[in-house]
Amino acid sequence: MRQIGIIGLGQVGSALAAQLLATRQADRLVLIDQNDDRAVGLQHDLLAGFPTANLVVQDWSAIGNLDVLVVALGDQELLRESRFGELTTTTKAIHDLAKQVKLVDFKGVVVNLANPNEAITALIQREWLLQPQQVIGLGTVLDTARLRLAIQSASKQNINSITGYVYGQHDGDLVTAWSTVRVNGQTIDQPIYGKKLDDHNLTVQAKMNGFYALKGLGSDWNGMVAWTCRVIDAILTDSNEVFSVAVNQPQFNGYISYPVQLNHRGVGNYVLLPLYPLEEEQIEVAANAIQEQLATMSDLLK
Ligand SMILES: NC(=O)c1ccc[n+]([C@@H]2O[C@H](COP(=O)([O-])OP(=O)(O)OC[C@H]3O[C@@H](n4cnc5c(N)ncnc54)[C@H](O)[C@@H]3O)[C@@H](O)[C@H]2O)c1
Repeated sequence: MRQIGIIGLGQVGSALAAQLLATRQADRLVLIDQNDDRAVGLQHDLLAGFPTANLVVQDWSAIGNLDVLVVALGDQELLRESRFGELTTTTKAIHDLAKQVKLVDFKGVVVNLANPNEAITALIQREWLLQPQQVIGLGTVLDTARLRLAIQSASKQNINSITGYVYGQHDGDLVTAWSTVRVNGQTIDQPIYGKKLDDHNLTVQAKMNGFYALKGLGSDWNGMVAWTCRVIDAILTDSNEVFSVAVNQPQFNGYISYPVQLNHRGVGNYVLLPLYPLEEEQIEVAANAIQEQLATMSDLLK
């Protein structure tokens, strides 16, 4: 039985719950929010649409059996005020939830969506006393998708022929690793069917793809939910598909967005692509920024 839990049933968590039921990815959903009315409200809303859904609501003891636990708590009002506006409240929430998690022997995989993504993912692993392999964040998955979209738009090639990853820090020090980008197997410093792509323009376009979603909708939850479902699918099916997620990467002394294979245990093999020296340096800068956020979080908990 595929069992998925979601903590935080706001815009992201509730949309994810509905999507998991619509795509029949979950046999049982465990739904938890700090707000009882919200959890019960979502339960009734989902059951009206999916009458046979197996839902468990506000029951922490049920998380011990989960295959995947998604952390989607936060406060989108604070996020709108500033990029890392949720840092203080989410840090305290993760710390406080540790006692619930420690009561159960959680063997599944945590997929963290809360921001600041890499630092909160690191905090979850540390505070909930879980193995690094079983704690990942969505990291730069969406940023990578936006980059590929920009390349598709400029090159007019099929999106499936475009590979490559954004590393670093979601919503912060993004590192577009051009050394990893291929279009039909070809590096982009070569013309693609006679057309030379401009990497600077592509970086700007990839950012604009995110900007328009935030400007028009105030959040980019649809894209996020779709990619979260793909990440969950890779875990449940043990597929070893590669995603640029927030993972503990010892080479950079902690959590950073980096491409890895995902399987039923969480993180599989790291995809150690040869990067340009400048890209390595940029990832180092991002890793330091994440470490600083984590240090700020640790100070808040003293
Ligand atoms: N990575 C991305 O691309 C991306 C995109 C959008 C949102 N997000 C993040 O996802 C998270 C959720 O966003 P949202 O738009 O759904 O926010 P939201 O404000 O709509 O909902 C947050 C929910 O979390 C609940 N919550 C807060 N603290 C809790 C706790 N301690 N225990 C249980 N529930 C708790 C709240 O009651 C609320 O229902 C935020 O951290 C946001 O930054 C990430």
